[in-house]
Amino acid sequence: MHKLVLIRHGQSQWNLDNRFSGWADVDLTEQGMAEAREAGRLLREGGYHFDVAHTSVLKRAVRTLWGVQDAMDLMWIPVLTDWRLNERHYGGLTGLNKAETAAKYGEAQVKIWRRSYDIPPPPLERDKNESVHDPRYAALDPKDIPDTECLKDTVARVLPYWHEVLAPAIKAGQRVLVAAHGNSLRALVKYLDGISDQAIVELNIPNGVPLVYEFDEALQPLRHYYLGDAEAIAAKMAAVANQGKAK
Ligand SMILES: O=C(O)[C@@H](CO)OP(=O)(O)O
Repeated sequence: MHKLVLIRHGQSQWNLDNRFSGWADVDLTEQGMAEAREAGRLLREGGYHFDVAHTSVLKRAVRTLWGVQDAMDLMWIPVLTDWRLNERHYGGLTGLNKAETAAKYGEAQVKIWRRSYDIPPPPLERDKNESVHDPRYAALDPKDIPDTECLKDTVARVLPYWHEVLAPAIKAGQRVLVAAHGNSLRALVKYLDGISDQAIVELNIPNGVPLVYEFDEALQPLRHYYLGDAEAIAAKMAAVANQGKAK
């Protein structure tokens, strides 16, 4: 049996401020760092070990990984960073307050922008898209740098990373940890669990909680579960869903 552990970053400053983040490189709050260390503690106590870790090029995921590695005394393992694990690009909504956006456009519209499979938020104007000039994306053809993404677009970049990098490593027996984002993980989970385009709308991934996948030898998922207190995790998931309420 193979295992994979996924973790969404801990609370970021813009999670706390309830702002759309996407590719904005927002850092963790103190709470976010504590969540990362607590996740590492749970993994260590659960007897987990990793041979390699993968994360995005955004510091809230990288720093979450560092917190987990530190708590597990695994700072020495190889870490690969890749933009394909980035959060979904939030287009013209980036930086806006989610509750204010819901008050302005309606909660139903905000839910479509946040959770629908194939309807992207309005695009960021090209000349305002700082990622185009950001050295961390220099290897990318500028036309491949998105101005917005729906979940379907995110799936289209996360799945090649799964098929080309993660799945072969897991099949080869490596114990893999992935620290990423709410929507890049929704993209991967949608594929792994065969979740329909309709059902994925209701899936919310909590901050800073390890999500364990168990696979058979052919890498078919057998089961998955979060580590930690089930009630606290359910409350965290509900809090994510409620971020889109007008209040
Ligand atoms: O703002 C974002 O980039 C994401 C994750 O924090 O938010 P949402 O849950 O609204 O997709």
